[in-house]
Amino acid sequence: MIEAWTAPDVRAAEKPLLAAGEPLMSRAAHALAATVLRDVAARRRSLAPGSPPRLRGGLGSDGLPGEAAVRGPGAGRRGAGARGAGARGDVRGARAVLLVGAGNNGGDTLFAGALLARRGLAVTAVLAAPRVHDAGLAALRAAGGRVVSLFDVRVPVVVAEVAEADVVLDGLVGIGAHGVLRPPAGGLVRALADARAALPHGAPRPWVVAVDVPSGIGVDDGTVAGPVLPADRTVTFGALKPGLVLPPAVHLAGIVEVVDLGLGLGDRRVTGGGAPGRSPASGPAVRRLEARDVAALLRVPGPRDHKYTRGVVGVVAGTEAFPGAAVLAVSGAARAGAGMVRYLGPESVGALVLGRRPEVVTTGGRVQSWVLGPGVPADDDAADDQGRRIFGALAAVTGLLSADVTGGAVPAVVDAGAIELVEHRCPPSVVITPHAGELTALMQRLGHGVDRAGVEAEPLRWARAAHEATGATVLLKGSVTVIAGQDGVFAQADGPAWLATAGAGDVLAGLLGTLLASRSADVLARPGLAAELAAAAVLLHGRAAWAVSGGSGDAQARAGAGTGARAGGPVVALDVADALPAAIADVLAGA
Ligand SMILES: NC(=O)C1=CN([C@@H]2O[C@H](COP(=O)(O)OP(=O)(O)OC[C@H]3O[C@@H](n4cnc5c(N)ncnc54)[C@H](OP(=O)(O)O)[C@@H]3O)[C@@H](O)[C@H]2O)[C@H](O)CC1
Ligand SMILES: [K+]
Repeated sequence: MIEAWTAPDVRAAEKPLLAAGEPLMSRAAHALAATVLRDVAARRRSLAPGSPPRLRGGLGSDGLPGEAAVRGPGAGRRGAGARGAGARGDVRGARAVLLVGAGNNGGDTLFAGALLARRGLAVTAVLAAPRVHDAGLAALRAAGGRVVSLFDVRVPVVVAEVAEADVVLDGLVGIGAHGVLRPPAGGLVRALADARAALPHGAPRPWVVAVDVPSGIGVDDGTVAGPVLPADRTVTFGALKPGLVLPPAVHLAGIVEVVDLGLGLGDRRVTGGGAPGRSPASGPAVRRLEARDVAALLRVPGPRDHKYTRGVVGVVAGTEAFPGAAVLAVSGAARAGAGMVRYLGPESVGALVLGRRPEVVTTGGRVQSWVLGPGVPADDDAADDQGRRIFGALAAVTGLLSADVTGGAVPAVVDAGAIELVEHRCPPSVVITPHAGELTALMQRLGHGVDRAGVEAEPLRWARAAHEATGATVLLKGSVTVIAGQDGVFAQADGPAWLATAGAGDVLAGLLGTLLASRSADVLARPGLAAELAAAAVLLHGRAAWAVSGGSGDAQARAGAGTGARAGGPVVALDVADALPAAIADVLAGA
């Protein structure tokens, strides 16, 4: 499980350690400098920084890789001096520019800059505040670093200097940031970001390392309200921050590396301890499931299981105009391991479904979960019959009809056109699965004045708002999917960009229906479980898509373009459904 903690959580966890004299800033600066040294060495050898060079020899007296140690694989074969310092992976003479703000984030950066200067880099600090961290500044000066102030030099001069640099460290603000970057830092960052955006594709440019967070992002909510310099790497201290896993800010963070400062944030949740003034029960602000978490959530059938104990999924999807969605949703459910899938819909669509998946039954009966709405337009008269079926199922799952009539509530996935039919408060066992446009329509219908751009700018806020307004678990689809449920928020980034293709959401709805059906009673009993299963479905969907696309599927490696990581190729939705059994088997096998 990947956990992201808010700035107040991190501060509260740091406090006792700082009071006890733990040298947190020194640890942060050393780790930052070590990463920068590796990245610069790798880049100088034309290796992508995502694959760190092999270290030779030991650490220097300052705890950093020794000068001779920072060499990439093959350095020895080529022979020292064969192509000059760069060819050896040597970092001497590389140019680093530090962007330094007023607080401790600038302090970390200055101390790291001093370490880099001592390793032979030409380091220039650009001060963006009248006063910066005194000790850090003194350390940089003592190490031979150059210092300029944005109050003395013009922004274009700094932009030109940055263009010539090998690496830029963004230390303007960290967890102490409030709002958009103020002048002069904001103006500088806007100019740097504009200059970078204007470069032709593939043109050489400096490697950007964000210190703790890319300055200017919403640290706790992932918003990007003003200028931000996109980072190639973020070295973050103590714990991940929500803005490093949530859209849209996550797209500006590059490869994220967490430096362990011994804050024990994850531990305190387990032990029930707690930072001062903090509820022990509250956990990380945002979580991301990993494969092993999903393996623990999946219900693997045993010898005593039969199709009914494994879970029956009822699918109300597709219309004569959109029959393919029914095939895709049913395929997602069946391929994810439903004991049985019931399809309910127009006869012609049912025939198509049976043609593709003969194991499906097209008669009514008890189900352990519903999948409602894929391929059913909200405002189409032709969809009336499907609308009535969906309405009946929703009445059952929201408790509008008594258990005597319905046989008892079951979890449900409410997708596409069915989202518009949600009129009553739902239990969290109902998972609504909108994309940004559908969430916008839902919130507008509930009286919120938000447009699609607003939802896309603040997905965390609106996913939470939709959860609070409807009671349902909300799965907001995107390249990073945000899930807001009873016990908190998940942000899953598991699939290739190729997965943004027609029908992918129908497959996800069916897959999630199966996960809910397989643990139907648990989902009704544990209000937070639906969100966990929703996150699990997103992970499996993404892994299946990576398998189909032929890509490497490793987010970290992909972020470092040129590492040999494969970006994959196009996928189609039905192939993703067909890849689910292998994806599930891999997750269960710990692959
Ligand atoms: N405490 C430690 O030993 C460790 C800290 N680490 C690093 O410290 C930062 C957090 O440091 P902090 O000083 O609390 O805050 P920042 O450096 O992030 O920023 C505060 C200063 O920035 C100004 N500020 C705030 N918002 C803006 C803005 N939008 N534009 C421009 N300037 C801004 C703020 O001024 P105010 O007037 O608003 O107060 C402050 O001057 C943390 O991120 C780590 O990098 C290490 O983790 C190690 C341990
Ligand atoms: K920063």
